This record gives sequence, C-alpha cells and structure tokens, in this order.
Amino acid sequence: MRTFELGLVFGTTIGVGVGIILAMAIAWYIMYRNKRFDRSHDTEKVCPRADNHPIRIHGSDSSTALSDSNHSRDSPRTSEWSNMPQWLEGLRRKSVASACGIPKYSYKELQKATWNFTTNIGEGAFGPVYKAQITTGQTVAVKVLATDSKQGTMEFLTEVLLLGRLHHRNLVNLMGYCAERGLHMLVYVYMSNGSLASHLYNEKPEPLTWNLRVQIALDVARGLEYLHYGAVPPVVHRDIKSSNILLDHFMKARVADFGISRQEKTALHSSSDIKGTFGYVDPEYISTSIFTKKSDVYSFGVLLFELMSGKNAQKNLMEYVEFVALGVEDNEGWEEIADPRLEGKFDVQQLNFMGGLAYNCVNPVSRKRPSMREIVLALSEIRKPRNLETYRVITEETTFELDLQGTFDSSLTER
Ligand SMILES: Nc1ncnc2c1ncn2[C@@H]1O[C@H](COP(=O)(O)OP(=O)(O)OP(=O)(O)O)[C@@H](O)[C@H]1O
Repeated sequence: MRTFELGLVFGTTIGVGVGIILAMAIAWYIMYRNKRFDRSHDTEKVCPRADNHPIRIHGSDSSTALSDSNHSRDSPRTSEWSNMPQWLEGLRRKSVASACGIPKYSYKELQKATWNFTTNIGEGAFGPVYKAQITTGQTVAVKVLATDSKQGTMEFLTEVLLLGRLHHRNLVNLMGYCAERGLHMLVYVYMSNGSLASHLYNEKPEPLTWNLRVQIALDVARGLEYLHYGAVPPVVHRDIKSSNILLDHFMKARVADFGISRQEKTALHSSSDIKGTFGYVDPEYISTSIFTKKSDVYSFGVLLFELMSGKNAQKNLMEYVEFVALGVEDNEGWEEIADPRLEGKFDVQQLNFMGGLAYNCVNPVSRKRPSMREIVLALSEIRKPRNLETYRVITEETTFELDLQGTFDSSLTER
C-alpha cells in the first residue's frame, strides 16, 4: 500500500513537472513566432480587429450618441481580450492579419512617390496632402497626419482598419497607409477635379450646371446614407462641408475625411468640446453636446443650400436662407436663392423642391429632420424631371411630408 502511495506521489510530481516544461516550451515558441511576425514589416497589413478594440469613430468624444458606433467599446470580447497577456494578444493579432487586406506603404515608397514630399496639393486641419504616383502607375493622394498628433500607432491602425472596411462609390476610399518614423500617413484615391468648394467659389472658370449640382447632391446623400446605414458599425461623419466633397475625373462626387479622429481639429469654442466647421454645425449639438446622424443631416442641408445659392456657408449663408424662407409659400419662392452664376438656367420646380428638402434638413429640432435614406429617395425623384408628381406621391405614401414651411413627419425619422 505504502509503495503504491509513493508511486502515486512520484508519478504526479513527474506529470506536473513535464506539464510545466511543456507549457513553458509552448509559451516560448509562441513568443518567438510573434516576434518574427512583428519584424516582418514588408508584408504586414493592419491587424487590430475593430470588434476587439474600442473604435473611436471620431476621436475620443464620449458624447457621441451613435450608440452603434460605440458598440465595440462595450462588447464582452473587448474586456476578454484586454486582460490577455501581451504575447497572446500578439498571437491574436497575427491570426487576423490576413483578413485585413489594407496595403501598407513604406515611408521610402511614399517619399519617392511624392518627390520627397514636394507635390503639395493642399493643407487641411490634419496636415498636408500630396499628390503621388505609386509603383503601379496609379495617381493617389497622400495625407500626412500632423506630427504633433496625440494619437498612438495602435489607435491609428485601428482607425485604418475601420476606414479600410468602408467602400462605396461615393466615398473617397482608403487605398493604404504608412506608419513609420513616427509618422502616420493615409493613401487615398486621387480626385482630379478637386473639391466642391473650389468649384462653387470661383476658383474654377466654368460654373457648375444645375443638373450637375443635383447629381452632386444625390452622390453625397448616397455616400452619407452608406455611412449611416450600410457601414458596420455605422459612422457619423461630423464634418460635412463643401471642401470635404471631392470630385473625380467624371465629376462624380465623393465624401472625404470620414472616420478619422477629430481631436486635432479646431474646436468651435475653445472652452467646449464642440467639433466641426463653423456654419455647418447642428445647433442642437451645440446646445446638448450630443452628436447624432441627424447632425450630419443638418450639415447636409447647409450643403444643399450652398449648392443652390453658390454662397459660402461660413459667410452667413443660413441668415440669408432664413431671410429668403420668409417669402416662400406653397412650394414657391426658393428661386430667390439661386446662384447668379447659373444665369437662370435651372428647373424652378426642382430648385423649389430642393429648397424645401434642405429647409427640413436644417430644422432646429433634430427628430423632425429626414433621415439620409429619406433624403436619397427624395433627391432621386427630384432628379427625374417628369417624376415630380411621382415624387409627391412617394413622399405622401411614406408618411413624411415635404411641406416647405413645415417639417417632416417624424414617424419615419430617427436620431
Ligand atoms: N483624395 C484627394 N484627391 C485630391 N485632392 C485631395 C484629396 N484629399 C484631399 N485633397 C485636397 O487637399 C486639400 C486638403 O484636404 P484636407 O481634407 O486635408 O483638408 P480640408 O478638407 O480642406 O480641410 P479640413 O481638414 O479643415 O477639413 C484640399 O484642398 C483637398 O481638395
């Protein structure tokens, strides 16, 4: 019996010992592989998983009311993974690396492609933008994020992952990134016809035709509709304005500047955390500090008035709109606002419908504004000259009412 007990103790000790040695060997092997993975820069792609890392759709602003976009922050997996030892976290990253598929460019590649960063095409709040020709022969735009950025590389990569997931013909899609030498760069599709602002404000000789303006409005609406309803998690843009609408070779409009942290951007009031661009910011957001999809709708309404009037939103456009609205009655009167550069060449009915739609978008009460889905539907019908009657029927049947002086029935709308 005693011999049996001794054997049992001996056997257990050996078993535990072998188990510990085995576990240590496995841990060492995983760490070794992980290190090798981290070293292999050349083929590395962005790898943090959005559903495991808190995604700051637009900075660390916790007031964002778009609960869906904060979904990952509270997901059970976040806390599960955040307690993981570093070596296992590294292994997890490796396991999802191949799924990311966002090309990584080296600093040298982009340095060469931009002729040593001499091909500057503009400067935004994030930093300079360069035109570049990459090795495939494709022309791209390289946005260098400001070097004083407080954003860490991991946060940057998380955002790149989010941006890389967003693909739509009306978005300026991300083509790659670079995170090297303390610099963060984003590589975008090049938009050869510049910004909508540059076309509206006399920088280009030819004024935009009315039909093109309607098409641009619809393009932008579709891009925003995708961000609000097609993206997972949904994305609120937070800075819709004419300089963030870019035009491609075929004058197709695409929404730019979505999904990047806004903490570096100019706050409207130094004492508050309100972000956005003067002239476009939802007044309800200013008073509540809560940003919703409807805040994007407000900015889109301002953009529609900009398209109709050719007036700069940052130069008292909305005061002018309120003045013109006083003379609007029974769907008529918005023609007063028409851009003089159109020289009267526009469809009065279409312009009046667009005026009514825009006015609903800028309703001070956010829940009375239409959703981007409703806006796309309305603009698609406005665009078809013979379908204004159909448009009226659709708007009536879908319970919202395009009442120029009134508001949308909020039964279809949401925050
Ligand atoms: N993909 C692109 N293709 C062509 N030009 C671009 C592209 N992205 C940006 N630009 C140009 O670079 C300039 C700066 O753009 P950026 O988006 O950084 O700033 P912004 O939108 O003008 O201002 P802010 O950062 O305050 O919103 C703009 O003139 C824009 O037209």
